[in-house]
Amino acid sequence: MKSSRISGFYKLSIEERLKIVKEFSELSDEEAEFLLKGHLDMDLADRMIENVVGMTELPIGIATNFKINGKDYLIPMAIEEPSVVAAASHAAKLAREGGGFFTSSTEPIMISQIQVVGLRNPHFAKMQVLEHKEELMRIANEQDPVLIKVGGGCRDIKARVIDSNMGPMLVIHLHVDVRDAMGANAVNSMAEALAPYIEDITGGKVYLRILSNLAIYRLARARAVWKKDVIGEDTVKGILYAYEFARVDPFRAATHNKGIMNGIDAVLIATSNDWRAVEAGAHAFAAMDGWYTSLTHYEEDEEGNLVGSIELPMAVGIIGGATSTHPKAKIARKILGIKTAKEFGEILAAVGLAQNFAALRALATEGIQRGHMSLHARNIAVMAGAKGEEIDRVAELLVKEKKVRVDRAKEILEELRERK
Ligand SMILES: CC(C)(COP(=O)([O-])OP(=O)([O-])OC[C@H]1O[C@@H](n2cnc3c(N)ncnc32)[C@H](O)[C@@H]1OP(=O)([O-])[O-])[C@@H](O)C(=O)NCCC(=O)NCCSC(=O)C[C@@](C)(O)CC(=O)[O-]
Ligand SMILES: NC(=O)C1=CN([C@@H]2O[C@H](COP(=O)(O)OP(=O)(O)OC[C@H]3O[C@@H](n4cnc5c(N)ncnc54)[C@H](OP(=O)(O)O)[C@@H]3O)[C@@H](O)[C@H]2O)C=CC1
Repeated sequence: MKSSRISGFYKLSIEERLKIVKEFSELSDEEAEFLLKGHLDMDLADRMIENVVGMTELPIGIATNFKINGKDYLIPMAIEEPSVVAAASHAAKLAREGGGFFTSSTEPIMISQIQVVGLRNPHFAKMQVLEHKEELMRIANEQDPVLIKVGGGCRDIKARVIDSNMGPMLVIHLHVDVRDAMGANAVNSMAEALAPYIEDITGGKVYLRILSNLAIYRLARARAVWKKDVIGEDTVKGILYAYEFARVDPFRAATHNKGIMNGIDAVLIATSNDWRAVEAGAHAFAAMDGWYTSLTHYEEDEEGNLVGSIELPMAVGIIGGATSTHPKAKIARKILGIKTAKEFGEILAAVGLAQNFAALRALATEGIQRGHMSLHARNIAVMAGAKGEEIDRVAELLVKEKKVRVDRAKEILEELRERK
């Protein structure tokens, strides 16, 4: 079996790393070459969004060491922030001693909302809608024969009456199994198609017909054990304090959850998924109990090991949107070796948990600056004007002096150049 536990991956050259990834994920010569040197075709880009005038770039790094449900994964991450890829790899390495990550998820059910207003008797109208449930589901399913063919479709219809400053509203929820798509287009089409029928049934006026990003029926979960003997008793205690801080204080929870999304977003961007949709779902879910709190949980088991878990909405696709059009997204998916959106969502949950663990470990022990700033030092060196080999040399000296600042980087650069 292939192992993603690759010690010192970061010390290799780009070409050496790519060779390992190519072999691990069975990329073709063309795919490997495209990953290294290719870019999105301008004509394709011009059709992806509007008013295109150019392209932006992000580096794609590979997080190593991930074992999820007994299988090894290499994780492609596209991100501008240093230390995220290193941190994920670090957490995954430490989790392997506890067996790696174990995951599960719900079926891929998305919610689409239909807002009905102008109802004199909204509760009565709700009953009328629910009486027509079978017929409405049939009409919804007629909108997307392909989705039905692959096993998806509208599974249920619910209705709620909510009060508002504009009067009571009847809000109808379509629960749609979107299989391997993120599902926005499918569920929005269904909601739009049902709107006139709902107006007929209720006598009300439909305004919005759109999915909810609070995808509470499409959850991904992950758990892992970090052994006390591997991370140390003090670290276990420190992380428990860090977790409790995030659990009870929204100011801390926002940063804690940002750390989780560092990892999840990076994988979403590498695979051209809608990261705003997942972000919105994650943060809304974090506030589901009436206050904003941590998306992860940490506890201590009977042996004193740290056990961590995460559960969050995961509206992601391996088909549809830009996931199927962006050539690098396709390669990123091949690197992951995923076959379903469900498996993909579970990997994302594991990455989120790993990312959070890594940050908490650093925060609760040595502080974030050593690991993060030592990697960020390379950016500071570039900001100071360093080029080529100068970048690593300047960064190394900044870290050694513990002065990761642009002014000092400029001085060091001048000294180095004078010495030449
Ligand atoms: C940065 C590390 C990993 C160094 O940590 P270290 O202890 O110096 O690492 P190590 O030398 O013991 O290496 C351990 C493993 O880490 C990986 N690793 C180690 N170095 C590298 C590298 N250069 N490039 C790639 N991978 C690296 C690699 O997998 C390595 O295994 P090995 O290959 O040696 O068998 C550690 O300090 C760390 O995890 N820090 C946390 C960094 C972090 O969380 N960054 C996120 C950005 S900060 C932020 O935005 C979020 C935050 C913090 O605010 C969230 C919150 O508040 O909760
Ligand atoms: N609030 C939000 O988050 C919103 C997001 N969006 C955007 O919507 C896009 C995603 O929409 P999405 O509906 O996922 O994409 P697509 O409509 O591009 O693709 C989904 C479609 O692919 C077809 N399909 C083929 N095989 C499968 C399979 N195995 N599983 C599921 N579907 C399959 C289905 O039918 P068929 O071929 O008949 O289409 C399905 O409807 C993203 O770009 C997102 O940014 C849009 C609006 C709002």
